[in-house]
Amino acid sequence: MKVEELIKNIDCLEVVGTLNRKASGIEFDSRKVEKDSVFVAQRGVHVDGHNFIIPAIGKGAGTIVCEEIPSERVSGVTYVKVENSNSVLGKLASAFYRFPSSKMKVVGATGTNGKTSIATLLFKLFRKLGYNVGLISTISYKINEAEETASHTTPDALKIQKLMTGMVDAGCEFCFMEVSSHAIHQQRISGIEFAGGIFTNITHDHLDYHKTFAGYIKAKKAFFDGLLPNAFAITNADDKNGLVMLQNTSAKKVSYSVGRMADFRCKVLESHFDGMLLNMDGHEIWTRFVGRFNASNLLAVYATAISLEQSTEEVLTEISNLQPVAGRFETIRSTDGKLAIVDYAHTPDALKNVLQAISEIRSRNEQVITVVGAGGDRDKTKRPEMTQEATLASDKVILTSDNPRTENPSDIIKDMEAGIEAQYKNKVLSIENRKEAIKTAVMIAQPGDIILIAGKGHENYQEINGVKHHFDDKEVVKEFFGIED
Ligand SMILES: CC(=O)N[C@H]1[C@@H](OP(=O)(O)OP(=O)(O)OC[C@H]2O[C@@H](n3ccc(=O)[nH]c3=O)[C@H](O)[C@@H]2O)O[C@H](CO)[C@@H](O)[C@@H]1O[C@H](C)C(=O)N[C@@H](C)C(=O)N[C@H](CCC(=O)O)C(=O)O
Ligand SMILES: Nc1ncnc2c1ncn2[C@@H]1O[C@H](COP(=O)(O)OP(=O)(O)OP(=O)(O)O)[C@@H](O)[C@H]1O
Ligand SMILES: N[C@H](CCC[C@H](N)C(=O)O)C(=O)O
Ligand SMILES: [Mg+2]
Repeated sequence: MKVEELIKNIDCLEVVGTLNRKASGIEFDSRKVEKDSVFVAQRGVHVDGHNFIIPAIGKGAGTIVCEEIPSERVSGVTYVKVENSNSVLGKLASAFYRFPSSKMKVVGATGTNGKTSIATLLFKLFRKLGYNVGLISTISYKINEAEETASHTTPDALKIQKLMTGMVDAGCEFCFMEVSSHAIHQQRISGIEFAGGIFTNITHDHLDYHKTFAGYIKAKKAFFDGLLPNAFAITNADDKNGLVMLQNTSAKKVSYSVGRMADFRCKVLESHFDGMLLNMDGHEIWTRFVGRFNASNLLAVYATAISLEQSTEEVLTEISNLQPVAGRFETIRSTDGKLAIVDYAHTPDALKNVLQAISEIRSRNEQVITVVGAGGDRDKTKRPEMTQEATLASDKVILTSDNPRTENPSDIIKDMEAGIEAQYKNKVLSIENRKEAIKTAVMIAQPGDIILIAGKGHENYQEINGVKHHFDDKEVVKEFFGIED
């Protein structure tokens, strides 16, 4: 492709050099540049990509897209000045791959919790309905059954466009993706034509990055502000900020609620550890999911499928056949009747919801033992709040490590201990080693008791000091339950 053709898709402030030259590919990392690449210099969180223009040229970049053209230029190189490199990267990548998102229906899910659940369930549902489908999620990137472990919940713009090209080539008519707040803020989703967006909820997380809750809301809302009039915007009317999210969107507004007035409604009729009976939009269905929050997720899935013009009857039948998502309220029972629940709850609100779901189902004489930690190098202010939620709704809490990353694990636990209220002191233990913590929970538990192992869900590693070691909550609990895989 010629640079001239690519550049037509963006607003340029200034061009120095010829546009009549080859663009062999787009790169934003100088280390990956090849001959005739277009290098897009981005201002990052840690370093400024403009510092890598010379190394990029050294590796063969013929065209430099940047927010500031360097005063010392290399002859024979084309410089294109743009206002915002982040936004331009996605548009160039989309044009380079010939606009894959316009060749299928792409639906993005955003919110603090529930994105993976909803995107994965939509993927599974549409596969069952007979379509070729793509998925971009925290767990994996999928094109039908081909699967790649995910590096990010929402990867960089270049990777997204490459994935979408693969989806189009495989005949996908739909792509369901998670849209993280980081991705919206860094414009990783620029260049994607969305058919629809879904908002789940917004509660405390990621304040290390967004600084304030208002900043976090603003980032999420920008996704809906950017939807086109022919798209749909589905929001959770049960969330305080659900309607705010859609205030300025030009997309068709759709709301859903568990129990209240909304375009799509559902009611929980019965709850058990192996599933719920729901009234979904006037129809009774049995599902294998647990908890009001999952009723909300399933309703969002239903509302999306109907907005994508699928048949109500088929959708309801397939929803009732759907299996839980990996690491989301996964239950394991020991032969002597202890119940372990492995769940990805890593925010105060997620813990609150999962524990509430447990308390609605358990009988009075069963104890709830919660094993929980918090990730290192991430929002520290959520740590004591997570402890508060855990102690409020559990009979015993074992504070432990999640992914300490580069932080000292005992410092993270200290931050969590700050959330122990005086009356709950006796129910809390701190055991830094996660395996030991799970072992202790299994030892303390009596037949019938419930052990919630929260925070890591599907993750099969524990990152300590920047190194990922194999660790799988499900595997560990099975080992202590004496269950062979
Ligand atoms: C904080 C954050 O989001 N950082 C992301 C960001 O990196 P950065 O801004 O630090 O990049 P940088 O190192 O400053 O580099 C700036 C620029 O210089 C370029 N560079 C750099 C070095 C070099 O030698 N040559 C070169 O060209 C880089 O390619 C980049 O374009 O851009 C990178 C490329 O897209 C991302 O990989 C990186 O994600 C990091 C690894 C990360 O951990 N992100 C997490 C927080 C994240 O995004 N999480 C959300 C999930 C949240 C949720 O689930 O709710 C996600 O979507 O996964
Ligand atoms: N709708 C919901 N409301 C509140 N909590 C939820 C909801 N759905 C799931 N959860 C809780 O949040 C956890 C994470 O769910 P999920 O992985 O679907 O969220 P996510 O938004 O993809 O998270 P991440 O930001 O890490 O990608 C679940 O294990 C459960 O504890
Ligand atoms: N997407 C979430 C993942 C958190 C998972 C938890 N296990 C941790 O490591 O903190 C985040 O980036 O905050
Ligand atoms: Mg996710």
